[in-house]
Amino acid sequence: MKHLAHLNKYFYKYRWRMIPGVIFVIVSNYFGVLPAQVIRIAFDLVKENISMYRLFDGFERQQLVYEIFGYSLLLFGALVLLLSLIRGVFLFLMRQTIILTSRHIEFDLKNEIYGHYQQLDMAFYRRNNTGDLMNRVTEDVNRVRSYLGPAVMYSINTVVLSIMVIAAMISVNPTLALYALLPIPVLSAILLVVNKIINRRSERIQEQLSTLSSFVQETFSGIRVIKTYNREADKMDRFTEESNTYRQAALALVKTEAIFFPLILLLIGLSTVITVYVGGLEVAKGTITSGNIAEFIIYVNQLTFPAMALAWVTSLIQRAAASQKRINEFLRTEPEIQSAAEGHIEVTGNIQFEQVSFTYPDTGIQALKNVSFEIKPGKVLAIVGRTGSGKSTLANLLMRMYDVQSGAIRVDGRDIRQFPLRAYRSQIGFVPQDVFLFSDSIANNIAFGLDNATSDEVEEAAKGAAVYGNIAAFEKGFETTIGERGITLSGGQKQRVSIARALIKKPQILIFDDCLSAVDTKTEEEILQNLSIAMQGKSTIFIAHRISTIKNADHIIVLDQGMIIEQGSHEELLAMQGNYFELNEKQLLEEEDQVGN
Ligand SMILES: Nc1ncnc2c1ncn2[C@@H]1O[C@H](COP(=O)(O)OP(=O)(O)OP(=O)(O)O)[C@@H](O)[C@H]1O
Repeated sequence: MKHLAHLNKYFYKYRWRMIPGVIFVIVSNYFGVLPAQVIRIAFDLVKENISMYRLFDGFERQQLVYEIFGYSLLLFGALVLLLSLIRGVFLFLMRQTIILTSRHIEFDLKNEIYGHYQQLDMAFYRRNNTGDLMNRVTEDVNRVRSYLGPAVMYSINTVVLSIMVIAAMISVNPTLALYALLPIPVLSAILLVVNKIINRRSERIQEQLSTLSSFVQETFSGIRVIKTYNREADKMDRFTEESNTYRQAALALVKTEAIFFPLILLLIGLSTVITVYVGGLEVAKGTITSGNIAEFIIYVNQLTFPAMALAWVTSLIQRAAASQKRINEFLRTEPEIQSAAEGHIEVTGNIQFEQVSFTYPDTGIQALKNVSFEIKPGKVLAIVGRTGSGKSTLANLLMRMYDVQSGAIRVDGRDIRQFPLRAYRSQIGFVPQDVFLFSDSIANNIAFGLDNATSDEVEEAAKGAAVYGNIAAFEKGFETTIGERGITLSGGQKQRVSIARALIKKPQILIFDDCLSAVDTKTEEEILQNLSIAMQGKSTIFIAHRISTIKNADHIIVLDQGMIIEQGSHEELLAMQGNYFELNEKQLLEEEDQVGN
């Protein structure tokens, strides 16, 4: 329950909706209890009038008695109807306030979680999978909403109705009240147990459903690989197996639910029988009227609802508490990457790595060891090295996706941890190794980093990335939709759109992480030529595998197992006849091979 305390701030925020809601619950219950008393009066009236009617047997007056009797019955009928109508109006208002509030809180909570997610750093996203993140913002919030709306509403309803009904019963006849109420605690206890079983089985279904949907999602994301390797039949078998588990879980739930209602009816029936029997004895003793029995039967039936609601609400609250616990877990996760106070900055682009070491927190892999270098404003630094040598890590650290564990990274002489994070990142154009484009138009993908971009700016960036010609050739040009609902760009085109996205920001620092791997050497040349214009006056880091990409850089560093093993200009490195030289020789041979073929 303590986990749900997080929601109290929302109850407070919406208190002027909640308080009337509670009043409506009380009033609606009051009008729910009244009809039973009207029926008792009517019942007693019927009894009296029948005796009176018989008394006037053979007299003219009998007709008059009959008319008055019929008229009063009609009046009572109308009164019951009116009371129910008033109750209905208050029930409507109750839902309008409490359930509506729960929807408002659901909206706020979703926004709170989503907003917080966006603050969290990359390490968090590596630790938690997307399915889990999504579940907490959808499924878990949904369960919490059931607590905010129905559970709160029915809890108040249950308490108010029970008190009113039991008080009314005791005021009429405590003995009869005691007997009539006897089966109710038994009913509640049984319902609690059955409900627990139902919950366990529902949870099982939910779990299986999420396994099933993850399976389907992964299958269709990897459909190309599945088709290539002819694994359709195997996947079908796996799907059938998972589906079958789901079916078994669903059947188990249906079986339990099947005994739920008959059980309630049985116990209510039992209560009614006791009421009639004990009530009959009391009538014989003269302590109550037969109208009271009718009144009691209505009360007993009215108590069915609180008995059921008790079990239901208990499980709703338990589930909501479990869900809120999961939500709180993320909400209380503080981003490790903290921003200095917000503000605007502009950098010239002097970048210094000072004895930087970094170990990935989750895997314990040391990706960088004592790396030091400097890039003067407007210069180009290239980084080469084998896969896994730490090149991307270097870019990640400069982007503050992670913070260094020892050493420091300085830009314009200031430790980058002292900059406002957003302002600092806005100074960098980063083209990641794995391109990600949104299912949107090409123009919007390029303009992604800017709040407002003109079509001229978009086109200029596309030209800078040497992808303008490709885009212009599409029927809808820059308005062409890409991604799931649109066309698929080639690997090289995607990389260039991604470059254009970085260029449009006109940042002072540019980082290209192996972003020309999917283009041929001729296109590469063209891109590099275009880029050299965009790169003028900006500090640039080029991460690449191909020496042809980086040979013109002002300074080149060669990384191996997280350490700088060689550095210098292209010519200097060749003269060293070390790793760089070997790599160059190998690549030249490969190129010759390709030409020869
Ligand atoms: N997010 C991460 N969590 C844990 N370990 C990581 C993470 N990213 C990279 N590593 C590990 O850190 C080391 C350096 O990886 P990095 O991506 O920097 O290499 P790289 O030189 O860019 O390689 P490539 O040229 O293949 O992209 C590798 O051993 C890698 O397995």
